[in-house]
Amino acid sequence: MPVIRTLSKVAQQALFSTPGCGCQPLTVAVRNISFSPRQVTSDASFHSVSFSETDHPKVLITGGLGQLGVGLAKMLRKRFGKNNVILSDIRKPPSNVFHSGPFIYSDILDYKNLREIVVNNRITWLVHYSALLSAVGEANVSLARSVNITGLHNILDIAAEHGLRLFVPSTIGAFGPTSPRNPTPDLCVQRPRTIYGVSKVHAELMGEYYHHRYGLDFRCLRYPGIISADSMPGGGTTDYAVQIFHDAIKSGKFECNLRPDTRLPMMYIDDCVRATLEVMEAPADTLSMRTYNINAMSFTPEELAQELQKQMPELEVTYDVDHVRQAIADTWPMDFDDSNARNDWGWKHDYDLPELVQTMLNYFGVESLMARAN
Ligand SMILES: NC(=O)C1=CN([C@@H]2O[C@H](COP(=O)(O)OP(=O)(O)OC[C@H]3O[C@@H](n4cnc5c(N)ncnc54)[C@H](O)[C@@H]3O)[C@@H](O)[C@H]2O)C=CC1
Ligand SMILES: CC(=O)[C@H](N)C(=O)O
Repeated sequence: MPVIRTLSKVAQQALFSTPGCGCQPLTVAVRNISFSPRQVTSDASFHSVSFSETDHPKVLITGGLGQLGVGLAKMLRKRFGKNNVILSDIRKPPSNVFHSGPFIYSDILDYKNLREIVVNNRITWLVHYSALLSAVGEANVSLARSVNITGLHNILDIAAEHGLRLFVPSTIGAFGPTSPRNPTPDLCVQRPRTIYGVSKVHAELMGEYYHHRYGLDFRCLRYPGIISADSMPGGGTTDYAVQIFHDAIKSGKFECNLRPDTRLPMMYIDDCVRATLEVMEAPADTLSMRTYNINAMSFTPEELAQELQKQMPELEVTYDVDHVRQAIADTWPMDFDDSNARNDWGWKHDYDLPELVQTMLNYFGVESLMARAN
């Protein structure tokens, strides 16, 4: 009975304590009595591998073959060493990715497989990128629900049980028509209308709950639409801002699936992966929140096209609106207030619209010169 009484006292503290109230952190008490968020078999070993045990974190990236994972792995490997960053996905990696560092098959819906990977590789940081994005999510709600929500539950439990530092990205898509849109602050009404947005609000809330309840070191950034040159987007509403570069270079023509005046927050991938590393490395006492907006710029398709046309005056842009994507974009933030990230842990973007366009064109210029030379 004393154990049960202790447990219920701990639970009461968890429910009623507020940050800064001076109560003893709940996590210590919970870990001391080996209380786990998931019922596991009695032979499972509960041990917390803390970051301080090793010189570098040992990082696992889930969903690593999407638009963002390979870029993040490249930066983390530069910093922590090639073998300390493992990419994982359910797809077959292209040979350049396979040969650039450790790759492992991992389906986030397979809890035991995830646990095995974390234990066998002594993982200390988990970056959870697997997801179905906004447009593909609407086309397959039940798969999106399973990957984005059930998969996240597996990730949270594994991270809590093994004392991992966990990064889960959220998105501008976590806001909806009743949120303030211009600008959108960190804390406001969040009633998204997509399964993607609903699953990301769920991820934010569950991560923060596990942080307060079990001491999980959960960190989350709400990314804007991300623009990259060497990786393709996976089926989102902001994909047009990547596609325009490919089509402009290939054919000099682009047909946009959003209205010309659709304003959305955007960011170049280098800023996105740097922000991710910075928030993961930020001392815990600098984080007044666990979920932050980050931003770099906001533009419309028309403004992006005009910036491109300064260098490619012959580029022709036409519009054929996709009503699903347009309806989604019309409920998303137009501008994103990231002042808390800037104040708390020093977030600062490097790329604005002109620099983004120049960098993308430089990349494709080099690519097409190389293609012509081969
Ligand atoms: N790319 C963007 O503009 C933004 C991305 N984000 C978030 O960043 C994260 C990464 O985004 P992207 O790389 O763009 O996504 P993506 O759609 O390009 O890649 C997602 C990856 O998840 C993998 N995946 C799907 N089901 C899986 C499963 N059962 N187990 C393991 N992996 C599975 C897919 O194979 C794919 O490689 C996502 O969580 C996304 O919500 C947030 C805001 C903006
Ligand atoms: C902004 C995002 O989360 C993503 N690019 C999407 O458009 O779904």
